[in-house]
Amino acid sequence: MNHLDVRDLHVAYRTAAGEVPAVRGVSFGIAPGSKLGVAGESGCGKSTVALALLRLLPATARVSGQVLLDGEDVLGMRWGRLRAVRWAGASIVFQGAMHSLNAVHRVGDQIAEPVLVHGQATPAQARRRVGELLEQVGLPAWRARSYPHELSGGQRQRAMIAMALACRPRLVIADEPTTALDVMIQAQILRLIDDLVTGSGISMLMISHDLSVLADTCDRLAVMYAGRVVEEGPARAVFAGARHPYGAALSAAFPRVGDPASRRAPRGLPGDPPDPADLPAGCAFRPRCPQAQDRCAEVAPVLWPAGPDRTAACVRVLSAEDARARGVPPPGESGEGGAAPAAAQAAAPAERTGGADDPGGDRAPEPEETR
Ligand SMILES: Nc1ncnc2c1ncn2[C@@H]1O[C@H](COP(=O)(O)OP(=O)(O)OP(=O)(O)O)[C@@H](O)[C@H]1O
Repeated sequence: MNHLDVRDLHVAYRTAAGEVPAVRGVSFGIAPGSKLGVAGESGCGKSTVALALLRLLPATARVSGQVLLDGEDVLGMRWGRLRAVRWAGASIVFQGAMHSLNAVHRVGDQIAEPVLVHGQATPAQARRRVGELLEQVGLPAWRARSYPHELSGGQRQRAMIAMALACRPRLVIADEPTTALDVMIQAQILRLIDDLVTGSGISMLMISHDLSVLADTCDRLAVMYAGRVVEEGPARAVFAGARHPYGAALSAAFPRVGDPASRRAPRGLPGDPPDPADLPAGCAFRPRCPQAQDRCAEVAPVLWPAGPDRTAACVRVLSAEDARARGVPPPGESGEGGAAPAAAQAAAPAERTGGADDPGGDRAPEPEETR
């Protein structure tokens, strides 16, 4: 059984201007001890998914679907049970630790708090546990007596990670855990997370706009666009050869983690994501897609098989026969032309072995290549 199963999650925010459908039918699973990365540009709904998992959304959010943590539905839980699940069942590391840590309390007291609230230790045991946790995240135990402003950005993020691990959760959610940090510190924090989680049995959901960071850290990747998962599969394979044109554009925009020069100036993605309250008909990526076909205006794609253990929500992954079987117009039957034949996509080698070091090969053509 998966540690986490998210099924058909929908979240809409009520605003003065109407409802904003931020998450539109997201499903994914995380196996025990494995790491799923969720990537996508700002506004695609990543944080909304993270917050929904522990019911931390504002009261203006309308949520439906299922969030099963070890088979138990978080969305239907009573408050008492939910309080027990937060921190101990699943915990979150947010970006910008300065805003998550309380400025007027010592770091050690803040790390100890969830342990004490959950009755996992006496105050003396909690103090010892805080010292161990700080050392685990690479900080000296005496830092427990420091206030957040006495720590650097990287140290504060380490303290947040210690806090997230304090109650020995089964799932850690990390929402852009390194975004506010400089490149060198980012790499250290990612390595730390990797070391702490790998082999510990803890499952992880890591969110980032940066596909290359996730490809380096996670086992699997889900790419989100306009409130939906548009591609899912093994992390390195998705990064090296995305099946969805958005996944391909995103991996081209964020070069490899090990290439600091290129990462200081990532190539932007052309165009802007759509307004969630005013989505185009058919595929939401169509207006920006270099490989859009006429049928993309007619069909709202869902996640279709796109190779072994992979799915993508793009009509191009369907062979003509598959398309017909699923009620999707095959290429050429909507009067369009010039696009890559779907059959060619279906015949592409399904799995890459070169990983992130080998970005060529069967990668779907990037926007620059197709213009
Ligand atoms: N409280 C809110 N009220 C109304 N709309 C909201 C609220 N929070 C988020 N949204 C909208 O929901 C959509 C998804 O936002 P969300 O923050 O989940 O995206 P994201 O991918 O995490 O972006 P970022 O990387 O910038 O955090 C956006 O259009 C955003 O403007």
